[in-house]
Amino acid sequence: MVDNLWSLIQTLRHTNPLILNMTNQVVMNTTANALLAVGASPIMAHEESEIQALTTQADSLVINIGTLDKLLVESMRLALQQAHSSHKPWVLDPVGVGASSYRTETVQSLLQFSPSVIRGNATEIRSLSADKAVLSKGVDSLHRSDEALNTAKMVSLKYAAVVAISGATDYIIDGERIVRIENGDPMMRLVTGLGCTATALIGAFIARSSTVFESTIAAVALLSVVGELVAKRAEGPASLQLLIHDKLYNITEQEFKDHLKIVVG
Ligand SMILES: Nc1ncnc2c1ncn2[C@@H]1O[C@H](COP(=O)(O)OP(=O)(O)O)[C@@H](O)[C@H]1O
Ligand SMILES: Cc1ncsc1CCOP(=O)(O)O
Repeated sequence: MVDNLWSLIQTLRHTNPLILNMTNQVVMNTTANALLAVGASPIMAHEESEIQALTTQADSLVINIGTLDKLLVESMRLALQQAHSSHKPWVLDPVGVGASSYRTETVQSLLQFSPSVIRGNATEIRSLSADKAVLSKGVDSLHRSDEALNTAKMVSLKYAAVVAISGATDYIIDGERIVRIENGDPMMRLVTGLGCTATALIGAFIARSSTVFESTIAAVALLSVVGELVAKRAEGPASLQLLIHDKLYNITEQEFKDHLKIVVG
């Protein structure tokens, strides 16, 4: 498993897939830089009149509702109709779902286009369950990641999607299969958009890979190992952000394999 994950990281570095990001205004710059650092080619766009041309060119799509509005949602629908009919992989980040009924209704409508992967923090994943109201606090998590496991499994089976729950422990779920990653650093919570970065990296890893589950594990593992490695040297959240970008770019096989704490099953 660990060898395979490193090989996916290496492949991404050399294949330069084009990732179309329809994402929020907070993280556009940082996620574009993270994608470049791992070898992908990002484009951030949302205008309806160009979205079909860009979807045609892209190897995968990242759909993130962090700062949604009606025009953006219309463009997302157009792109996803096309991605769905041409079997293009795409990842959904339901940022802040549950915090407003508009977010919840939008996410439910986007889920109909069959995401390959859904990634969120525990509160966001719990909020995907239609049959229970979940206490929310904006874009932050109020729950431990293990508290979202039941919903994640249900959502994974219902939409035939891989689900990633982020937090102190990261989980990646594919129906009955489950992987746990115990890396990262608590300071990562103080950098806005690192969850969105995880989602964008998933978009890059699934772009040209036939194994969505392993690709999602590779993306989550890479970011959490990188965060853990550089947190020791960070003076605070701002330098942590910069150090993460550098380490995404130059992490070695030895560093990755020596630090990854992964449990399968
Ligand atoms: N308390 C923590 N301890 C260790 N790593 C963490 C912690 N919280 C978050 N992380 C790391 O930060 C990444 C982003 O997670 P998270 O902060 O939950 O996303 P979001 O921004 O969507 O809320 C995780 O995948 C994990 O690697
Ligand atoms: C603060 C904020 N507000 C709307 S989107 C956003 C960024 C959220 O990023 P993440 O979900 O990765 O913390």
